[in-house]
Amino acid sequence: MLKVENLSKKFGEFQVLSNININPESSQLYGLVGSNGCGKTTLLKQIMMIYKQDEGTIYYDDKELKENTEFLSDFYFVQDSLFFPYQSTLSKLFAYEKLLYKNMSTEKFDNLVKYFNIEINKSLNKMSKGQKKQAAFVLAIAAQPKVLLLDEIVDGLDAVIKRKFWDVLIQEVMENEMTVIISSHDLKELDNICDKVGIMHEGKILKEENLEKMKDEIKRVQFAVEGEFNPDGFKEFNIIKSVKIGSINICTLTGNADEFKQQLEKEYKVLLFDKLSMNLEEIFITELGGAGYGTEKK
Ligand SMILES: Nc1ncnc2c1ncn2[C@@H]1O[C@H](COP(=O)(O)OP(=O)(O)OP(=O)(O)O)[C@@H](O)[C@H]1O
Repeated sequence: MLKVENLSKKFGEFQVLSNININPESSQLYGLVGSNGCGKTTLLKQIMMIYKQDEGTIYYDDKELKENTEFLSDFYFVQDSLFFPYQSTLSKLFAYEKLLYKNMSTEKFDNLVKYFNIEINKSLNKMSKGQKKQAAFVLAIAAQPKVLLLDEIVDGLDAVIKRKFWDVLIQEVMENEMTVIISSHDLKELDNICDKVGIMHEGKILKEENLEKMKDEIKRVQFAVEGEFNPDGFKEFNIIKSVKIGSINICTLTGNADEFKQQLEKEYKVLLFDKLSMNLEEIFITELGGAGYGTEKK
């Protein structure tokens, strides 16, 4: 199991990562989401030990990765920016990576090449962005790593390929007990797929939680009451945001929504009350709004 504890990193004087703690689990998909430039790629590169670590510890199977770098042979990283050697093709790259990764499977590679319909003898540098991503993904899955880090891999894939991609990934995670961290801005895609999510902003993890639990914790209620609703009397329910659209009040809160309704009924004549479910994108916007992101006035 992979565990990142109190990880910090500076580029010169710039503090890019501050006290990062994440706990991705095996047989699970971990979504790493965050604002632009918050440090997602740097964190993934740090896990791969591409950068020198400043502070903190990365554990794999309870052992410090820095002291046991042989574990990295079970890790596979697909970078956001893909650069391939001059005139390389998928078939040449596969032959090369077969020497590097002890579990690289020819059978899996052949099946995936057929499934994604990739030309294995075409120059990778002449492929489109989406085709390059598919080629990189095929190699990653064929390598059968224990830890798979995917940096913005679905960005640039069309809807049909995305569906194929998720089908393959989910099956591999379940069958091979892989730990997968996937960073993406495509929150709608991650919403249906991830077990756990880490939300990052300005080099920090704002929240890390099982996605279903995250959805249970932040709720949105909409209601109409006779008279003007005053949130001041409802502080115990920790209202993060309260807006009124026409006669409907919409509150985002972390307190208990059923108890909120009971309290509301004590103080007002309630004309309408609904609990709304939050999706990952709404949770993300709420969390980042709480951190002051996107709230600047024009
Ligand atoms: N090698 C480097 N030297 C100095 N600063 C860097 C370096 N790499 C990244 N940065 C800076 O670190 C910050 C985090 O960058 P990073 O690429 O990790 O963010 P990200 O979350 O992946 O961003 P995005 O979602 O926009 O792709 C940015 O401010 C970036 O400019």
